[in-house]
Amino acid sequence: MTTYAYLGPQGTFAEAALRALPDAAHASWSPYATVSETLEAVRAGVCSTAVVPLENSVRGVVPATLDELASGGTGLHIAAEIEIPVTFALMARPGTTLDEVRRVRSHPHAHGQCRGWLSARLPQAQVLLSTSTAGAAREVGESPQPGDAAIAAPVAAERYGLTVLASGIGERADAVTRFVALRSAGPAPAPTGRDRSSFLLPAEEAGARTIAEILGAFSEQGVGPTWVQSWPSGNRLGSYHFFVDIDGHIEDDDVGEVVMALHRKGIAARFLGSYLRAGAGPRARVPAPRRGEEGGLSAECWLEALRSGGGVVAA
Ligand SMILES: O=C(O)C(=O)Cc1ccccc1
Repeated sequence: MTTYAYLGPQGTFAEAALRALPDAAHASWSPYATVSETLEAVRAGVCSTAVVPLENSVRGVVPATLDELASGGTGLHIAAEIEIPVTFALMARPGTTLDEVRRVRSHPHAHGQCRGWLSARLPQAQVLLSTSTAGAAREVGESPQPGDAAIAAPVAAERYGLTVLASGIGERADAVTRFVALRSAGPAPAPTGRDRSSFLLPAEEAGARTIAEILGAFSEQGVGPTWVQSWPSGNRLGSYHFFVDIDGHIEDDDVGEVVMALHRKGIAARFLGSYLRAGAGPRARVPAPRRGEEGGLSAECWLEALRSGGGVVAA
C-alpha cells in the first residue's frame, strides 16, 4: 500500500491533487506542515511518496520544491504529476463581515493570484504568509483575533468552520497547479507511450556552457524541452542549475540519445524521473524550420521591424 505524505493540513490543493491519483482510495495519507517536512517524511522512510506543488500557471514555480530538488540531496524521483484547477475563496470566522477584515493569511501563491481582488476590496488589509492555504484557514479558525481571514480552497472553509465571504477571487478562473508525487529514487515505471522525463543539469556540470549548447543536446536529437527553469546555485550571480522536462521515457531511444549527448559534452544530467504526463496532448517534438513566408511576415521583415523599435507589427 502506498503511504502518502502531502503538504497539509487537510483541505490544501495538495490534498486535492493526492485525491486525483489512481491509487489514492487504497492508500494512507499524512499531512505535513511544509514542503521540506513532506519530503523528509519520504527520505526518513515514514511514508513512501510525497505530494507537493511544483508550479502554478499564473504565479510560476514553487521555490520550496525547486530548492529541495536542486539541493541534490533529495534522492527522490518524480513518480507522477498531477494538474488540478485552483480557485480561491476568502473565508473568516462566522459573524465576521468583509468590512471587518484586517488581516488576510494565505500561501504566497494564493496571495499572488488574488492581488487584484485584495487591492480593490480590502486595500487596507495586512497580508500574512502561511505555509499552505489550508494552514491559513486553520490559523483563522483557531485565532481569537477578530478581523482575521484566509484565502484557501472553498473546501477548507467547511473543514475549519469558516464562512466564505467571497469566492472566485483569483485573477484567472482557469488557473492550474502542477503537483508532483516524489518517491525514493529507483527504476522508473514502465513506459506508457505518454510519458514525460525530468532532469536537473547541475550548475557545476553545466559550467561555462551556454544555455544554447545545453539545449542543443536536446534539439539535435529532435527532442524539444517542454519546460526549462534556471535555478540559482547560490554560488554567485549567473551560476544556475537547469531543470529540463522532455516528453518521452528514459527507456525511449531518443531520450537515451539526449542523455548520452549531454554526457559527451561533459554534463552528467541528474535524472529526476519518467512518469505518465498529465494532459493527453501529443508528444512534443522539435517542429521543422519555417521555410515559406505564406500567411505572415518574412523573417527579414520581422527582424527589420524589431530593429526599428517595433514590437507589435501589423502583418
Ligand atoms: O497551499 C496549498 O493548498 C497548496 O497546495 C499549495 C498551493 C497554494 C496556492 C496555489 C497552488 C498550490
